[in-house]
Amino acid sequence: MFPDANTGYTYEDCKATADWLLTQTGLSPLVGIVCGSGLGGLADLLKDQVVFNYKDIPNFPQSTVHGHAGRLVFGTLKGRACVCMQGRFHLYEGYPIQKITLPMRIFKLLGVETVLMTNAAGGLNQDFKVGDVMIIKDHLNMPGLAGNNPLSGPNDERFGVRFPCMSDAYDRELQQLALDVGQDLGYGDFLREGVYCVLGGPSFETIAECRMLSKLGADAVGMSTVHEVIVARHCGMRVLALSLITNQAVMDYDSEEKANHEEVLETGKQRAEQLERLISTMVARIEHNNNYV
Ligand SMILES: O=P(O)(O)O[C@@H]1C[C@H](O)[C@@H](CO)O1
Ligand SMILES: Nc1nc2[nH]cnc2c(=O)[nH]1
Repeated sequence: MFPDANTGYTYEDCKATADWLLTQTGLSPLVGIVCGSGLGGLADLLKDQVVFNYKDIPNFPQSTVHGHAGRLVFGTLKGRACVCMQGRFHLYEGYPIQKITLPMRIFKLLGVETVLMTNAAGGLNQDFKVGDVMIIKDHLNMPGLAGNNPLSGPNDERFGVRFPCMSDAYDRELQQLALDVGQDLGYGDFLREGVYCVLGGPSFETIAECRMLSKLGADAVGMSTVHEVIVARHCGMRVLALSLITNQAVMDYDSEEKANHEEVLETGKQRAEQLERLISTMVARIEHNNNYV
C-alpha cells in the first residue's frame, strides 16, 4: 500500500501494520527507540528478541543508507518491553514525508508512551567537540518552514489535533533524566544541551549555510529526527532526542575539513557503547505513570 500524496497513510493502514506486529510478537512495548546513523548497536542489547526486516513488514519503507540496518527489533531492555528501529528513513531517500514518519504512528498503536531517538549531527556550536552528546531541547525545522511538514494533509483526530503545539516537543523531565543519568555515569564532560536544525540533505552544508544556521541559533545540524518528533508529539508520545556530534560543521574558508559519512560512522563507533549505556540506564528509570525513578 502506498499513501496518497496528500493524505498519507490512513489510521486503518497504521492499525493493520501495528496489529500484524502485535499478533506476531505478543509484546506491547512502552518504550520506542530510533537509532541514528551508525548507532544501531543499541538494538543488539535487547533480550528475548523478535526481529522483523523492514521489507517483511506491511507498509514499511526500506532502509537504503549505510549504517541503517533496516530491522525492527522487539525485546526487553533492563526488563522493560521495548521496540527499536535499527535504521530510520530520511527525506533524501526519496520517500514522502508521511512514509518516513509512519513508524511513529505504528509505535503509538503498539502502546508506546515514550520515544527515545538518536542521530548523528554536525556541530555548529563552537564549544562542541566531536564525540559530544547533545540533548536536544528544541529544533529548527527547515523543510517544515518551507511547507514540508509530516502533518500536512487531512488530519485524523484519532491521532491528534489539527494544530499541535511544539513548544513542549522535547520532554523536559526526560531531558533532566538524561542529564542526571549522564552525571551518574560520569559522562558530564561530553554531555551538552542545544538546538538541532534539520535540513533535507543528502548534500552536507556549505560554509555559508553553516554560518547562517549558527546565527539562527542552531547548535547542531542533521537530516532527520524532527519529522519523527512532530508525528510522535502529535499522537501524544513523550520524546527525548540525542545528537551525537560526529563532525564539526565547517565554518571557515581556511579549513581543510570536509564532512563525510565515513567520519560520521567512525565517530558513532567510538561513542556507541557510552550512548547505549546512557539510553539503557534511562530506560530502567523511566516510569510510565509520568514519574522517573
Ligand atoms: O539518521 P541520522 O540523522 O543519524 O543520519 C545522519 C544524517 C545522514 O543520514 C547521515 C549523514 O552522515 O547521518
Ligand atoms: N546535515 C548534516 N547532517 C549530518 N549528520 C552528521 N553530520 C552531519 C552534518 O555535518 N550535516
